Amino acid sequence: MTDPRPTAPTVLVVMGVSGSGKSTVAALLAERLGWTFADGDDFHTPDSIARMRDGHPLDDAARQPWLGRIRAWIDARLAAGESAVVACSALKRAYRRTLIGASPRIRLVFLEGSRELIQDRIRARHGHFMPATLLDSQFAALEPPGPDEDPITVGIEEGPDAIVAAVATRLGIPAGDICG
Ligand SMILES: Nc1ncnc2c1ncn2[C@@H]1O[C@H](COP(=O)(O)OP(=O)(O)OP(=O)(O)O)[C@@H](O)[C@H]1O
Ligand SMILES: O=C(O)[C@H](O)[C@@H](O)[C@H](O)[C@H](O)CO
Repeated sequence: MTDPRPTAPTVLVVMGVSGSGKSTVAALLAERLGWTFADGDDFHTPDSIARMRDGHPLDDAARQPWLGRIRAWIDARLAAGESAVVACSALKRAYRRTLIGASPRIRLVFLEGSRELIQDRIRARHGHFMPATLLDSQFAALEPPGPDEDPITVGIEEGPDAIVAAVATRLGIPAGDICG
């Protein structure tokens, strides 16, 4: 029987607004699949982190070099023949062009949830630089991926395990093949 699991190196970009669960889900996906993980938050400059901590959203000019650094990381993984998962808000279509371009090896996972649910989760989260007050700006900037971007869209109402299982199924990876 043919194994439907991706055979060539694949990179998943886990996108969504702040608090949608990107870091949590991307890290768990990487662990379960045995793929390399990176958090887009770690590619920000100290200035950008300070700006968000102070309650100011980043603009396109501040985000563009950040997206370029993440894309360089993705390209290095693929060049090394590694599969990987990266958490990155990737809110606008133009940002996703920088991150993904036309590469068939890079796939989007979109974590979709209501403002109310995400606000509750951010308020319950501690020790993170991103304030809940920036959530409105995140939703205002969000351009949900269109069908042409072939996203794997998953609702975030259930826990991380269920989300990871749903993504694996969409990738054609049998449940028994992900270590739980
Ligand atoms: N599916 C889930 N069910 C319940 N709680 C979750 C789920 N996913 C994430 N959380 C919790 O919600 C909070 C936000 O998750 P997380 O930090 O992963 O989001 P994020 O999208 O990476 O945020 P940011 O972009 O601000 O870094 C965390 O406290 C996390 O433990
Ligand atoms: O695109 C942006 O507005 C920001 O960079 C944020 O989304 C952060 O990266 C992060 O997701 C918040 O913790």
